[in-house]
Amino acid sequence: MSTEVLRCQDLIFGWRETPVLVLESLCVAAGERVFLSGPSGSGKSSLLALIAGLVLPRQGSVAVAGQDLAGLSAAGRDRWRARHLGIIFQQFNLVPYLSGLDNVLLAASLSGIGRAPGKEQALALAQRLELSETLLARKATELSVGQQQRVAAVRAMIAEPALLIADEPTSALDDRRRDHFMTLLLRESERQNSAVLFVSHDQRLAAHFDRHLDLPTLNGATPCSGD
Ligand SMILES: Nc1ncnc2c1ncn2[C@@H]1O[C@H](COP(=O)(O)OP(=O)(O)OP(=O)(O)O)[C@@H](O)[C@H]1O
Repeated sequence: MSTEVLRCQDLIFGWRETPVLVLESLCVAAGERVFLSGPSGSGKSSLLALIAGLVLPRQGSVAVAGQDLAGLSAAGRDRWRARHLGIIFQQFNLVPYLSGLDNVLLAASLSGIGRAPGKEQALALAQRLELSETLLARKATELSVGQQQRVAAVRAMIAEPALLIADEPTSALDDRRRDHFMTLLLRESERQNSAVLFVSHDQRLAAHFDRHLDLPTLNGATPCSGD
C-alpha cells in the first residue's frame, strides 16, 4: 500500500488562458511535514485550491489519499475533502454566528465518517490546542484572532485528516503567538500522523518542517506580468 497522501502529476492549471501552474510532480508522504514558499502571486493558493478539489486541473492529476479528485463528482469531492483533508485558511473562514464548538461539530458532521466525532472529541482536541470549553462556547466573532485560529485548527483536524493544508495561517499573529501556534499544530499533527503541507512566505517557519519547497522552482509556468 502506498504511503503517499498527495500526488500531483503533470499538472497544468490556469484561472484564465495563461497557465498559473505547470508542475511535473509533487508528492507528500504520510506524516511528512512540507513547507511550501513562494512570493505573492506565485500560485501557492491556486495549488492548495487544486489539492482541495475546489478547482480541477486543465491537464494532469491530483490524487489525495489515493483518489484522483477528477474522478469524483463535485459532491463526491466535497465528501472526500471533508473526510481526508484538513484545511486552515489565512482568514480562518469560521461561520461567524456559530460558536467555536458548533463550527467544529459542523465540520465533523460533514466528514461522512460512520460515527462522526462528537462534542467530547472536539473538547479533548480543543484542550490540546489550549482552548477551553468556555472559549469554545463563544461565537466566532467574540474570539481573539489567535483563538479563532486555534478553533480553525481544531475544525481542520477533528476528522484526523491524512493531509492538513494550511495557507499562511500565522500571518495575523505576532512572533510569540506564531511560534506557540506552530508548536501546538505540529504536535497534534504528529499525534494524528497527519501529513502537513504548510504554505507561507515567512521563511522563519521553515525550520519546523522536514522538507522545503520553493514554488517558483517547481513551477514551469511563466509568472503573469504585473503580478
Ligand atoms: N479566483 C481567481 N480568479 C482569477 N485569477 C486568480 C484567482 N486566484 C488567483 N488568481 C491569479 O492566479 C495567480 C496566482 O495567485 P495565487 O493566489 O495562487 O498566488 P499566491 O502565491 O497564493 O499569492 P499570495 O501569496 O499573494 O496569496 C495570480 O496571478 C492571481 O492574480
